[in-house]
Amino acid sequence: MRKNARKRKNEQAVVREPAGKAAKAAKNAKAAKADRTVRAVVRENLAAVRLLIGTAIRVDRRRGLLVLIVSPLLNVVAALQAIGLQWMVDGAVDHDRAQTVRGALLLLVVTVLVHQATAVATDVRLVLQHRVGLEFDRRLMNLCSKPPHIGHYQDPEFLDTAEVVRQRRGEFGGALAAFVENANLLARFVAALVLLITASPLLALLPLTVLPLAAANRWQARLVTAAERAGAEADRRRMALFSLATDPAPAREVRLYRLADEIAARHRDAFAAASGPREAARAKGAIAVAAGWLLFGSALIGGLYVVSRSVIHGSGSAGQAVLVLLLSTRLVGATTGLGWLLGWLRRSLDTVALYLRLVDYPHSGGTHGNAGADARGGADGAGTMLPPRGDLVLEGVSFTYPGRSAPALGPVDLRLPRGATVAVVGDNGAGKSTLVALLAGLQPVSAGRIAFGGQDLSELPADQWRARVTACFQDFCRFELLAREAVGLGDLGALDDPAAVRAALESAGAAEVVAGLSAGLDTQLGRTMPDGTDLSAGQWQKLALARARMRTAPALVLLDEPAASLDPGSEAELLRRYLRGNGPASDTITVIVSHRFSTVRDADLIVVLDGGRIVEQGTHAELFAQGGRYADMYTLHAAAYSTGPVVRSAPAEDGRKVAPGVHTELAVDPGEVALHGTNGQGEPVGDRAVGQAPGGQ
Ligand SMILES: Nc1ncnc2c1ncn2[C@@H]1O[C@H](COP(=O)(O)OP(=O)(O)OP(=O)(O)O)[C@@H](O)[C@H]1O
Repeated sequence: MRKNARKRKNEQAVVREPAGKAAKAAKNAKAAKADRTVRAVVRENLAAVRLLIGTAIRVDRRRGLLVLIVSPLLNVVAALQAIGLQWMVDGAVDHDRAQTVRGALLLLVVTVLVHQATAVATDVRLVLQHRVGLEFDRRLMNLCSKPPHIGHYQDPEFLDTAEVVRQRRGEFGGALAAFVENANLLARFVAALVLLITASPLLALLPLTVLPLAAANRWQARLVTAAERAGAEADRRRMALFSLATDPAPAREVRLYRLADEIAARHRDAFAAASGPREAARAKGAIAVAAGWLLFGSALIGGLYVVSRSVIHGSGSAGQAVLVLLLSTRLVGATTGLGWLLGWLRRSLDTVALYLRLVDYPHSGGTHGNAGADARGGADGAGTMLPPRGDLVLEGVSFTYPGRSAPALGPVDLRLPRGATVAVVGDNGAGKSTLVALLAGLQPVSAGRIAFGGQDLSELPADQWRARVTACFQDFCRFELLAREAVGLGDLGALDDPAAVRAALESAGAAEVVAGLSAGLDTQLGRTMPDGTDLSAGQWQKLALARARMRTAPALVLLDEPAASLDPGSEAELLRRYLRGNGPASDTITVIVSHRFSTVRDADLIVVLDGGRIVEQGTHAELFAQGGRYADMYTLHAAAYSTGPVVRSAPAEDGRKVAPGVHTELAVDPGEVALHGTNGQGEPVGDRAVGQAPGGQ
């Protein structure tokens, strides 16, 4: 029995020993991690302070130095008031007039100086604070808009951090104020403490009791920041819902579908999801902070009691007793102030640290918001020149969005010949817009390479390629500016050249849009602007097309659903300009993404995408003859536009496949049907060619 018990005990020990070692190792790892975390936090805070101070001095050197140095100094000088008072009281008690006058003078000079100089320093600080805030605004704008690629807008991690920073955007100027005010109070605290220590060295131990308080504050800040980051997605949802309820664009559907209550409810839920954990974190941290305060407060009051007692009952003078009382009041005031201000500083430094995280984000270029000034698409392209013309070649190109496992596009091999018009077709989500973004150099390829005239685009500064590209995107921008600016932006160099703007409008078929505006090119556009004129969706799109015409000899024109908002006449005009020899310079490659087969059939090359892969490519005739994916889509499209019962009347003469039930004539040229409609029997109305505008223009 006993033997068995001993054996069991030994076995347990054997089992326990590794477990003990593992626990120790885990403990060590945890300690190391905590140490790393503490070091990381300290590093982060120091970097934030450095950035704040550096920014203040960079935006306004004189004011920066005044606020950062003179302001805390004044708080040190203010402690001399207590000495002046001590001299006065001792002089009065000892009937020493000279001592009394010296004390009174010191008190007077210090009080006037501190009062006046503090008023000036506060004004200066307010101006500086404003400038620092503007500087961070500018940097944030650069940080988001200057990186060569737009990948950061697709990464939820970047978006979450950016959301928190955007929400706290107004706090950057305040961060400087928080830093200065804390430095002021700290200076006041230290000055009072040093003078008190001369009265009682025991008080030298007081700063030690601040440490638990500081740790508690830091812990609370970490909890709150973590909760804020966790709630950032819900916050983004909340902001999007707010925009949905307040923006003019969704106003019609919000009313039609009576969405107001639903949006408000979701907004409430999103707020609760974001703020609940934040409040909980704050409350949890507050308990630790309160305990820290209790400890520090007890030490402070206990220390002051000991000092006062020894001065009053000991050998101290009446003046010394006054000094101790006055300094004690300052010390307690500074401590209470610090308690409040430290929270402000802590949050401000967190905000600056978050901003620094955005700066360090891989897509940002890491140059404090000046990213992109010399941003490169890939390797250093200094000295490399883009050939004037050439084919655009994609070799094994693929692209995967952040957070996705499967590529949205690719691998793709494709040659876009110089001067060709290339149509890209495919179902929703096939990868067409992704291809457009890659061709525009807005996204770096995940694999493979894109070369123009044999030059790998990733080896060039992104701007060099983009200066040769022009585009009308699917979600084109409605620039709420003067009409001439909204178009002229397409070539900043020609922004103030009305002749260039008019030429672009003319060549995009958008001249009549501006002709109809009250002040022509000088009309303010957009309903959110005072006296702004709003345009129809099609008119906005025409201006976007005109913008894409500002660059007169681009290497590549990208048109992603350029006719989505256009009427048939305008669409036909667009085709005439881009597909029928009236487009940009003859060496220009034009890529048109469209679901409208009337738009694509005249392209030199048609590329069919499916699930991110090229499944077919060729001319309309070739692809139609193949009877594959393109032929299917084309015939479906034609059938969709046919209003009557469509009957296949005869087999196609050239033996092409025709979908059952589709009239041969539609299969031959449904573009005409799409543009002009049918007469109810499946017959196209009128005999105009596709490129003709209504009314035979
Ligand atoms: N920002 C993004 N983040 C993650 N996935 C994305 C993002 N944008 C697009 N995708 C995905 O990539 C795929 C291709 O999208 P893309 O916009 O290129 O398609 P498309 O062919 O242009 O579609 P459509 O005809 O509807 O405009 C889709 O599956 C889409 O869900």
